[in-house]
Amino acid sequence: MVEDHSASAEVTPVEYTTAEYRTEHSGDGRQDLRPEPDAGLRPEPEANFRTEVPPAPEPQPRAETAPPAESSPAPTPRLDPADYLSPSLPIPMPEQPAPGYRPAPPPGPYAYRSELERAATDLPAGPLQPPALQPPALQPPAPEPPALQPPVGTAYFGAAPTIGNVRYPGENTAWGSAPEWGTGSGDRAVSAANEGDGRADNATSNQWSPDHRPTQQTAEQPAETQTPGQHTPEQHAPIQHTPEQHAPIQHAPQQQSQQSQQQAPQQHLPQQHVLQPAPQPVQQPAPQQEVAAPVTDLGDAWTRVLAGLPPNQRAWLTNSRPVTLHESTAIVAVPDDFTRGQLETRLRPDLERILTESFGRDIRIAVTVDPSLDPELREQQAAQQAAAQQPPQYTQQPPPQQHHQQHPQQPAVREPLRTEGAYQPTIQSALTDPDNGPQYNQPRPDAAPQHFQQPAPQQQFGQPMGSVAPPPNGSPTQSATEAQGEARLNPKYTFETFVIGSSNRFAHAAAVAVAEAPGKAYNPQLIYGDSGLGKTHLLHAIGHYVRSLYTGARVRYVSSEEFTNDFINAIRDDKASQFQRRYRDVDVLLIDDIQFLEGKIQTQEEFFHTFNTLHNANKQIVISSDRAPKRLEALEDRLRNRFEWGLITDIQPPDLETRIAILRKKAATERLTAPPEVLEFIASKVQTNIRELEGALIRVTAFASLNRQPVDLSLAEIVLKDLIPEGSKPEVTASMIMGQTASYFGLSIDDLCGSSRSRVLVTARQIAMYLCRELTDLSLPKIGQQFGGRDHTTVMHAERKIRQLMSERRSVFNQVTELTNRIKHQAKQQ
Ligand SMILES: Nc1ncnc2c1ncn2[C@@H]1O[C@H](COP(=O)(O)OP(=O)(O)OP(=O)(O)O)[C@@H](O)[C@H]1O
Repeated sequence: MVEDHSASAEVTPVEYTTAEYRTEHSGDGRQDLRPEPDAGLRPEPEANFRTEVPPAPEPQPRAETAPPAESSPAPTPRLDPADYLSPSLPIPMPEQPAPGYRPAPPPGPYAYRSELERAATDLPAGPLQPPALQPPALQPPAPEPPALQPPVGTAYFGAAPTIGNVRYPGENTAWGSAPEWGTGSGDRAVSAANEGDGRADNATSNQWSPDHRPTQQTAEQPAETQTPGQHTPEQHAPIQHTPEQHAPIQHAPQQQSQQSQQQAPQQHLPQQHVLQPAPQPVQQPAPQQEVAAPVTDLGDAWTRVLAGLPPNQRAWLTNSRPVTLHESTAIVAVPDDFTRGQLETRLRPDLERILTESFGRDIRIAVTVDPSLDPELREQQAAQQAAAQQPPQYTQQPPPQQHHQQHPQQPAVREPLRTEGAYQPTIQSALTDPDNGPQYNQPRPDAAPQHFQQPAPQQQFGQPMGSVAPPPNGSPTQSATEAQGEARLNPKYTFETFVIGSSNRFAHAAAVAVAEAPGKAYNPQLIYGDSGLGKTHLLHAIGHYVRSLYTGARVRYVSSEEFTNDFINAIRDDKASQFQRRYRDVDVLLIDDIQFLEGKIQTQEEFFHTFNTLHNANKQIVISSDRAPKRLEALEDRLRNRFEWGLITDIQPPDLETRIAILRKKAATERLTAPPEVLEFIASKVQTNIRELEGALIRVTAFASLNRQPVDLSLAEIVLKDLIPEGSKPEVTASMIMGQTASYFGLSIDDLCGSSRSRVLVTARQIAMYLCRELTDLSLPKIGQQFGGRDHTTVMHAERKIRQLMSERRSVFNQVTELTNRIKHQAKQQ
């Protein structure tokens, strides 16, 4: 029940219970994506709202350059550009795969998938093992793209062209073969993008290379300046979106754009904002030097590097080490993010110059973080190993901190230190961290100076758990973090932390494509699926990725509830123009849970105009919903029609392998120690909601931490014994949770909803909010509303706080466990 207290006259609330939601979702959502038989009867978009149809990119000669693989059921018919522009015409798709379908491995020597994807799709039944490192497979690029495979997720296209290349422009750029729509190869290419990381040594690593960079051109690097021997995109992929093809985004010289950004007055209409790819660091001209004989070994070359650098620069390399040379990329490991930043910015020109001279050919560096190179950490680990040989003395040791630990004690999965969200590694230490999934270019301090025209955000996401201390003031990392706050993006939700499986493969690939060509590839993009399956995660990831690729890109994430509240407040305070600026002066608008607009006529009207303004200006809109647009019955037809202009993708519940992979990722990110059999057990118990899946892992590890016990299967069984098998899951409501919590603490519901901040009350309120988050499908704003109209950030804080307290204080853990049992028991009775 959505309560719009402040303007009930403006907004008609809509009843939408979880029970209804579940009933509606009992069918196969995919069938909704088939073309409507009466598609031709749909009203055409009004001319005054879409006066100018964005030019469709030239249809790519798919059939000529990408002959369908033998397994393809039939060649994809070619469409006229005019076809793409028809708002209701679905693009023909290969036949839907049978349930359980998995894409075939790509042909040729390339293994596009990352370790993590393999974990997600090819996991053996036995205990999980880290993948063995293989020697590099140095093979020439495959002349043909991977075979076309249909997606598991479903989609149809309106005005959108084909999915283009998933490319990785900028420094450390990588790109792979184009994801033919439905092949899920977006993430193959993503994997390829990672191949410049430590896994270049791995047999799967052969795609990432600076040689593959020319797909993305910057002002400093025009197309004509390709060096001989570089693989052009044409050699690899038949379907491409070159920057030139995407007319709306202009690659203007950076200086000019920055000037115009500074001088442009604030307008109600979107400004002609020019997105620029993040610039490459300017190469210093090589000083004249005596040319030594070329070397063949990276170690020898590294010696020359050390000798050739001035002492102040050499100091940065004290604890670094050359890892491997893969084609023309030298991978260097450093102990921490800060050093990596130095290497990638200040030192890069000199390093690459000396390496290039040493090898007698162009060499680029890719930097990976290996915390084990940190001498302090090494000492610490040595001390721990010595201590580990002593019998455990649980009663005398402080409880291990499962969260917030910079250097975990005997971590189950090693995780490089990183400043989450602000500046993720471009190349991760996959050699030492095989659990990492696809890597993405993240904001680079040198490459993406942040320019913001948005007013300061009213609310920001809190810092994630496990953040490392920020570097000194004014550092690039810090400014990136601030910038991130402006965009209101959760730093944890990146493509890097998103696990790809058959259930979300297509949605992920489309999201990557949209982020790489905002406003061009698919506009709008709509992602739908049940609660807790990763829609919000993908929206944030798009935002992060756009910001890392395009200098000064204005990205705004908003939930539909916040949009509604903002709108109501704007009317109340007579600040309509400010409201419009906030949502129309952006390059990418990410709007979550659009179903909350159902029944809210005036807000829908406002969103309709926001949508049109952005769409007409070729600004990207990404929408998430819990249902296919067709099933958003209480949404105006004209809005639903517009959602169908672009690309619609769905996310299905993850299969067992994906759930295990998600748990592994989560354990690594949060530095939680859990053996594979425990992860498998949890994954088998929680099947449909990833939020619950993560909650179960946290509960098990917190319990072990409090009892100073190792995390093992028997412990997991005890902790999760109350998890009810799927299918018979009773409905838990917020009022049930609030009632039980109030009576447990001897309080009233009014107390929970009131403003008193006495200690007991605050804890009880936070526990109730935490349980609402864990046991119901309610969104953050919705939970906030239940507790006296509190803000969603209050709920976020409560959730984080209780998770932390559960691992630190037995009393809190017991309270939460006891309450959970009571609530579930009550739910079973009803
Ligand atoms: N594929 C995935 N890989 C890793 N984590 C995931 C994945 N999918 C979901 N998650 C995690 O599950 C949690 C819930 O995801 P998210 O909030 O994006 O779901 P949602 O579909 O938006 O749910 P709701 O509709 O209730 O808002 C988040 O912590 C998210 O990071």
